[in-house]
Amino acid sequence: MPWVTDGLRVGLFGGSFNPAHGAHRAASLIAMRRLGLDRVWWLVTPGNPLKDNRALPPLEERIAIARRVARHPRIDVTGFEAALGTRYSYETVAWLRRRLPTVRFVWIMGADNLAHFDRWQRWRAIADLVPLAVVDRMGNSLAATASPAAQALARYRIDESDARVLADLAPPAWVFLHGLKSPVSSTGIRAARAAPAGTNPGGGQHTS
Ligand SMILES: Nc1ncnc2c1ncn2[C@@H]1O[C@H](COP(=O)(O)OP(=O)(O)OP(=O)(O)O)[C@@H](O)[C@H]1O
Ligand SMILES: O=C(O)c1ccc[n+]([C@@H]2O[C@H](COP(=O)([O-])O)[C@@H](O)[C@H]2O)c1
Repeated sequence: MPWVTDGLRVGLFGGSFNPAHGAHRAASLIAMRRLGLDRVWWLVTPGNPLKDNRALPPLEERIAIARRVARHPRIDVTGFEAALGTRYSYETVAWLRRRLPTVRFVWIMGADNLAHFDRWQRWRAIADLVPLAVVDRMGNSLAATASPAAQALARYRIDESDARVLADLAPPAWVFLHGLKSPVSSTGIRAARAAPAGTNPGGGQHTS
């Protein structure tokens, strides 16, 4: 586990990172800046429970690429969920809260994940354990804010202008952060790699 200190504000950014890309980095930096986080931990999952992981590259390979993409002194890339023996975010967050009770954790996710958050194991319990920051994503804003989870948690949403206090709030609390809207995806990158030379199915790298 990365190095931590009492009172630190840490963003938890779970993902398949298959592969990591510039929008992961851009979303992390937006959350870091707007929420006043000290660090962001990329939690490279052993396998998203809702995805078909048969073609997922080995954890160590995804971590190595993620470290090259993250290249930031305040982003830590870790695969510790595998060591913990879980792929469920509730268990990860509950374990971290027990183990590091003085750290102020925030769970960061892209808007596509909020759209399906109600399918995660114990999603309401996750929202009860840790504040959530949702980073806007091209094509996902409406599906996210109209989703069952967003509706169920609507009264706990705070204004974006108050994002800086999110890490200090007792959960449930969440914020929707506008301003990225990147179209970059791992799916697009994998498709671009698989496409015959001369064709362009999308993907690519986020440049900011
Ligand atoms: N372009 C983006 N804008 C905002 N958030 C993003 C973006 N791409 C990924 N994320 C978020 O990063 C986290 C990890 O995502 P993941 O590793 O699955 O990347 P992905 O590009 O969504 O992959 P895939 O296309 O394979 O589903 C998720 O919370 C996801 O919502
Ligand atoms: O806990 C769950 O039920 C759950 C269901 C779907 C996704 N997640 C987590 O959400 C994060 C984003 O996953 P992904 O594949 O969209 O990058 C990653 O940490 C997953 O383990 C977790």
